[in-house]
Amino acid sequence: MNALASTNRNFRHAARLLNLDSKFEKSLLMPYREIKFECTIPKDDGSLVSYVGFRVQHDNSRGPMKGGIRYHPKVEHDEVNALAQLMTWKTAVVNVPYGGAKGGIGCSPKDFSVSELERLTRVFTQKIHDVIGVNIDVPAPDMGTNAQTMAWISDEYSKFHGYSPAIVTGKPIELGGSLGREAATGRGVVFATEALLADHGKSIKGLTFVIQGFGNVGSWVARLIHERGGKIIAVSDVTGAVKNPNGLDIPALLEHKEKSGSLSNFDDGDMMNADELLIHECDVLVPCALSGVLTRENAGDVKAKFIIEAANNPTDPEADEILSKKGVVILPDIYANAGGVTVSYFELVQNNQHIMWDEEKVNAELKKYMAGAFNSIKSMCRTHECNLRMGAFTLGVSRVAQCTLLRGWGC
Ligand SMILES: NC(=O)C1=CN([C@@H]2O[C@H](COP(=O)(O)OP(=O)(O)OC[C@H]3O[C@@H](n4cnc5c(N)ncnc54)[C@H](OP(=O)(O)O)[C@@H]3O)[C@@H](O)[C@H]2O)C=CC1
Ligand SMILES: O=C(O)CCC(=O)C(=O)O
Repeated sequence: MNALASTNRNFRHAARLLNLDSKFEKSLLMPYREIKFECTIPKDDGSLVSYVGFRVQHDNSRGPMKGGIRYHPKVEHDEVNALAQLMTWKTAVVNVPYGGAKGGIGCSPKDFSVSELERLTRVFTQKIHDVIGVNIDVPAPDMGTNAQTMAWISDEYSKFHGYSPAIVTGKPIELGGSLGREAATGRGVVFATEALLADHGKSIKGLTFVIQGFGNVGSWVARLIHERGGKIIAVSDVTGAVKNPNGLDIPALLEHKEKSGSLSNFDDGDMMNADELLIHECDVLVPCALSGVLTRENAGDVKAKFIIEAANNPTDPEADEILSKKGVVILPDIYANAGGVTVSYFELVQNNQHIMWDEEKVNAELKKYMAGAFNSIKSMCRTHECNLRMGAFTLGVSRVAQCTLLRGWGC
């Protein structure tokens, strides 16, 4: 299902549970502002290439808008709109004082040299610099971007507006980034998993895990689950999947990926069909890559008992229904992967105060936010007699609705 249709459907279900007025519902759904623009750069050989860029600012009733920048061939209007909307509910679920936005460029970053990526990022920033700002909209990394991308955005933005490190989060530590931000999404996923498993009388140690995606989020999830005694029996990236029924040696796999750029030819595992990874026998499945990977076609064959949505929007609503009927427990994205934006908020707190927290403090605060949000979601589940996804959506939507009503309509 189209990403926006899927996100809208979840929102509307939550709005019904909350008895929201239909006109109010429509206004909450509509983005605050969307921009679409062309980004043209000369390649290193002098030839010109053009791509489409987007920034969608969904809602700012709870604070400045916040959300990542994605460089990926599948970046298009509906996908970015869906991701921006998810950011609005996500920041509200973890109760950080920000709204929701998302942006990106429909391109394949692996096709560029470093200097081409820098030029593209600078052109992108030139197109959005007058609609972002520390009190308006603060970008961060997402798929295909990283701390270096944030450094270029900050530098380009500073040419127009003066030195402004807090215009982005997830930036390098040397430029005001926060310790722990790089690992934060993965660490938050693991804190969320621990909270869910504890609620079911279980713990990570001894359970089997399958992870789709081995980039920033997937690799940190793998490392931290491995450290806690979880057995990771299969992992994939864009080049394929590797399995070992006795548990993959994650530190060795991280080193192999770092050196070779892929999971292929790893000595201590067998390659497997990447499509079969999602239906591989395991206790816990953790999608950490693209949206819409669990569909009505494969949901019936999923064997996992728990799905932790580290990726944004990995489960189509039809798949959600099939999986729920099978008794699979799904921890929704707007909670499970909220550790990244939570530590982005900590980064801004540190930037505002011109201080730097140590990593222990960052991680301890993150754990508190993730635990608090889990309890609030469970309480919404009890009130509305709903599953965890609707518990998270009703929590996020009700907090945004309350702030919107308190602020009034400005007319
Ligand atoms: N970074 C963050 O702070 C946050 C990220 N997220 C979400 O987490 C997900 C991953 O983001 P992030 O880790 O930052 O992105 P990265 O770009 O760092 O990593 C993406 C990973 O997905 C892999 N991948 C891409 N396509 C496929 C595919 N078809 N099958 C299997 N693997 C694939 C890539 O493979 P390869 O390594 O070969 O390129 C890579 O390992 C996204 O949904 C993102 O929105 C959510 C919250 C915050
Ligand atoms: O850290 C942030 O501001 C946003 C991270 C993000 O894009 C996400 O949570 O999907």
